[in-house]
Amino acid sequence: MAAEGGLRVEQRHGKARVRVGRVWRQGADGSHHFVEWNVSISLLSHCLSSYHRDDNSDIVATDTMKNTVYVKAKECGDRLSVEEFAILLGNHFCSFYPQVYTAIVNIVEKPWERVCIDGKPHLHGFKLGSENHTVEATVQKSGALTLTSGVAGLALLKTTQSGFEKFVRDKYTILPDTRERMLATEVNASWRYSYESVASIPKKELYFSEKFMEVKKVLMDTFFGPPETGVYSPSVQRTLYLMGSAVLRRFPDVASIHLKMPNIHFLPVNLSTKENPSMVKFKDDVYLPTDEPHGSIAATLSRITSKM
Ligand SMILES: O=c1[nH]c(=O)c2[nH]c(=O)[nH]c2[nH]1
Repeated sequence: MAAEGGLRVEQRHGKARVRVGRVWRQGADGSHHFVEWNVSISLLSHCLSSYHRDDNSDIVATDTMKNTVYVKAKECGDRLSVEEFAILLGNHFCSFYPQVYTAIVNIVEKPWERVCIDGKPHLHGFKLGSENHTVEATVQKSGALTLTSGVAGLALLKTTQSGFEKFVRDKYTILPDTRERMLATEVNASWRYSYESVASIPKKELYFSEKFMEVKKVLMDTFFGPPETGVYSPSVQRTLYLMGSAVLRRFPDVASIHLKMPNIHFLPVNLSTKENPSMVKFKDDVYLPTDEPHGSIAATLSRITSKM
């Protein structure tokens, strides 16, 4: 931030949506590994002269940032998590350029999954799954780090064990109480890790890739409950809270979690005519799926730490 001519300037620049695919052909059994990343970089740097004057001498070109993504992907000879790649890039920009003091790196990893053919994992065949793995790494020149991972577009649905009752009822309310409805949502979750410096992140290979799978499992296990019985959801709010608190309970290195869970409605279908007053009479069987409008429910959960 700086003031010149009475104007405060807060600025950043970067390259958005740099798409890169990386294959590692190193499996002892001949297996290949593949990731596809969509990288966005934003640099906070001392380059105010480019705003104040026609002087670009301090600008790291966004085209250079794009090239760096490909060079660094090439240099990563061993598989690494999307989190590690984001931190590696952030670290590079902060340490390579004197004028860069903060690098914010966002990456979306596409869910390419190894296929199984005749029950056997294919050595080099992949199919696209549904939910993305996201990361935001903010790296400071000092080595300070903020690391947030997430899952985007995790669509979940259960056909029972959901209700909504005893809410505010006034002259505008028509929604009946129910203990039997469909529950569908598209979870967008992001969780912040407690690691506060680049040096303090776990050295274990693919640590964050494993964590991503585990967090996703805890979210889904809590949403659905046991396979035979399920678990009753009295509201999206309650289910969201239980999902978030299960993650915080299970993973000590997750400091907070943000969950966005739209309530995607499946409306009961009732059709009637004068001649046929119960052409389709709803008996928890025929629904109208709709995504507009939908309920929007979101919360951030973190531990209350007592300061004694
Ligand atoms: O789980 C729900 N939470 C709400 O806040 C809400 N509002 C609504 O109309 N239906 C529901 N369902």
